[in-house]
Parts: sequence; structure tokens; C-alpha cells
Amino acid sequence: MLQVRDIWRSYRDKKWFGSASREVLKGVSFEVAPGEAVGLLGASGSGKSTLARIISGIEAPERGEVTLHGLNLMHRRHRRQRISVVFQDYTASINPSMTVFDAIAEPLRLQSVWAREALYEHVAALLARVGLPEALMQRYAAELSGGQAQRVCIARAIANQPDLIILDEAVSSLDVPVQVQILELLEALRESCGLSYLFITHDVMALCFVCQRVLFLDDGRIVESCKVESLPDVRQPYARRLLNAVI
Ligand SMILES: Nc1ncnc2c1ncn2[C@@H]1O[C@H](COP(=O)(O)OP(=O)(O)OP(=O)(O)O)[C@@H](O)[C@H]1O
Repeated sequence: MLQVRDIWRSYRDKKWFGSASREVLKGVSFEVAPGEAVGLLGASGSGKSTLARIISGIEAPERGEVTLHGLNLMHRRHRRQRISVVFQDYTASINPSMTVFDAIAEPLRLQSVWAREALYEHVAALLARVGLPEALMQRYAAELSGGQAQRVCIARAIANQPDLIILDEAVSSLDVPVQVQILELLEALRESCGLSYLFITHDVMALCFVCQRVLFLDDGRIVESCKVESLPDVRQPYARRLLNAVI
């Protein structure tokens, strides 16, 4: 379904005299099947968020191609609705001047014209889907707990029935009990909606909860790919070091 082919990306580092180009992604390729949750593990600075920004179209690669169902996602019209992103910083992801209703309704309104009552009911159904009461609809982001705010972000992300959600450290800053609730919600949504996930994290436990497969990103290259159940047998040195450091 999602095909990422030979993605290259570099940034210019400013030096005292002039600047130098530094490659951050060096020919990244992988696939995600329909309904599959794939985890992306890598040390800080390995290029995970850069890859997320490229797949979601926030940023363009210098080389390579991202396709979903064979359609090139570099074209905006192919990207619309199909991919959503949930970031770690849930409070910054919700516009503080918007109510919960407006935040969830925004992607729906961008997609089509809604009668107010139908929109209200749809937003209420999305809130119920992520386990939030209708009573939260008129609250602002600052009036929500971390777990509630991240659920609102997930409701917003699923509003237009995407095929893939990129979760970039989406549970990392939540308390452990709230993390578990969100991970259970993600798993339930994957099963009921047939969603695919690209789950970016430092947290192997969270990854094992949600994902079927793991990719290891080392300095801009995928150096290992395996099924979650094969993690104990991984021998690739970087992947092994990363696993030993976090387990
Ligand atoms: N806009 C930018 N301009 C210059 N360098 C950048 C830019 N964005 C990212 N980088 C650099 O690219 C490298 C990869 O960054 P990226 O955020 O993708 O890593 P990451 O694996 O997500 O790290 P972390 O786990 O710490 O979030 C880092 O060295 C970072 O400093």
C-alpha cells in the first residue's frame, strides 16, 4: 500500500565560513501493507522525524518517491485524506483558539460542505470513537488533560478516514497508564478501521504493543527490518545495541 522508495534528504549546516551539506536520509526504502502497523526505531538524530515529514508531504525529498496505492504522494491531491499525522506535542497540535469541536470539524469542513447538525453528530461520533464524552466539545486545548488532548488529535487524524496514520512519538510524553489507554485505542482503531500505522518511537514496549514489524534507522539508512516476534533474535549490531539500551 505505502511504498517509500530510495528517499534522500540533506540539510545545509551553517559554518563560520559558508555552509556544508549533510545527508540525513540516505536511500530509505520500505513498504507498509494495508492494516499493518510498522514501527520505526532509531537513535536521536537518525532521521525519523525527517522521514515522517517527507511521507506526510510537509517536506520534499531531494530524490526518491513515496506512493500510496500506486499514487505519487508528492502531488497534493493524492495526499489529501489518505495520510494523517499525530505528533508528540499534542497541545501544540491543537490550535489554542479552537474548541475541540472546531479542531475535529476542521479537516471535515475542508473536505466537504456540512449541515451544522450533521457535522455536530459526526464530531460527537468521532469523540465517542476515541473514548471522549460529548461534553468536551466546547472546551479549548488548554482545558484538556494530556490524554484527552492526544485523543482529540487522534479523532482529528481519523476524521477523514485515512489509510495511514504516522504517529511520531505520539505517546511518549504521556503518563504510563494514559499511554496504555492510547495504545489500546490505536490497536482497536487499527482492527476496526483497517488503518495502517507508521509508529515512530524510542519506546520498544509501546512499539511491541502496536506493531507487527520493526524497521531500524541508523544515520539515515534502514539497517534492519524484522517481525516484532523476532526482536530477541536480531543480530544486526546497531539494532542489537539499540535494543540492549532500551530493554
Ligand atoms: N530543518 C532542518 N534543518 C537542518 N537540520 C535539520 C533540520 N531538521 C532536522 N535536521 C537534522 O537532521 C537530523 C535528523 O533529524 P530528525 O529530527 O529527523 O531526527 P530524529 O531521528 O527524529 O531525532 P529525535 O529522535 O531526536 O527526534 C538531525 O541531525 C537534525 O539536527
